[in-house]
Amino acid sequence: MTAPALLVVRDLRVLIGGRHILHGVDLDVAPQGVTALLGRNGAGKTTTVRGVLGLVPRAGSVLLDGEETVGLPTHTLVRRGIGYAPEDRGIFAGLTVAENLRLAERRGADGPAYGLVHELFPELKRRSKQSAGTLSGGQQQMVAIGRTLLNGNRLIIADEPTKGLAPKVVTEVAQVLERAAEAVPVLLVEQNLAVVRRLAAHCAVLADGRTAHQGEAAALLGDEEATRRLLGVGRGPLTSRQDLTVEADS
Ligand SMILES: Nc1ncnc2c1ncn2[C@@H]1O[C@H](COP(=O)(O)OP(=O)(O)OP(=O)(O)O)[C@@H](O)[C@H]1O
Repeated sequence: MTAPALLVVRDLRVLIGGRHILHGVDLDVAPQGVTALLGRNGAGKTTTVRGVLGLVPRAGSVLLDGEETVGLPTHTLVRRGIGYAPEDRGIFAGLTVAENLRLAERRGADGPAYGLVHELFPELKRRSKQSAGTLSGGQQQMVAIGRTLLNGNRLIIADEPTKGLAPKVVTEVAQVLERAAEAVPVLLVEQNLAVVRRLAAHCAVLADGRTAHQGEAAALLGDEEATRRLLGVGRGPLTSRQDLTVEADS
């Protein structure tokens, strides 16, 4: 990474219920584009995100644009410009698309950026009166990501946005993230390596609550031995099929 990182995490430690979940996570999020946070199930990715957001007790250092944020409450971090699209999307199924977006509005100098959200996702404008519960998984992710773009955030954190989606929808969501990352840098927790390959320039890999690797995403994914060692996957049939799905319309 040549430009200074937007978010610099050093020696992040999290202790929950007397159990050490994170033992020392280091992570640099690039000031542009997508940085991927990778690791096997239970490696500590979601806890890292929750630690960055102050949703769990944490120690260590988390610099946002050079300013220390450990010790600040979550609402202050949110006001400082971190947008969060959680793993379960956090959509209100009984509300319309427009109402879901309106609930995310924060008072700010420039007002909510509906122009940007509708330019990136015209579908959200077309479907503004549709009940969010009737949207496809991909469209719900548009709402979740759209909400993070409303308030002039400096960083978006998306936690496993493609999890559980059909391959065609994974492609849709990858496109959504690609468009969002043109406007705001994204920290992407992701298990689908085809999505990582398509979107991420940089990555960090966690193992057992620690950073096991940081570097260029393409270099890691191009190294079969390192990919297998760090992520437990190789060039098996599943990965190949996902590659085809995601890259077919790129
Ligand atoms: N609130 C909690 N209380 C106790 N243990 C927890 C808690 N949250 C997470 N853990 C444990 O910490 C470890 C890391 O969990 P985490 O959800 O951060 O991993 P992850 O890399 O996001 O995994 P996945 O890919 O399965 O979502 C797991 O062993 C998990 O069971």
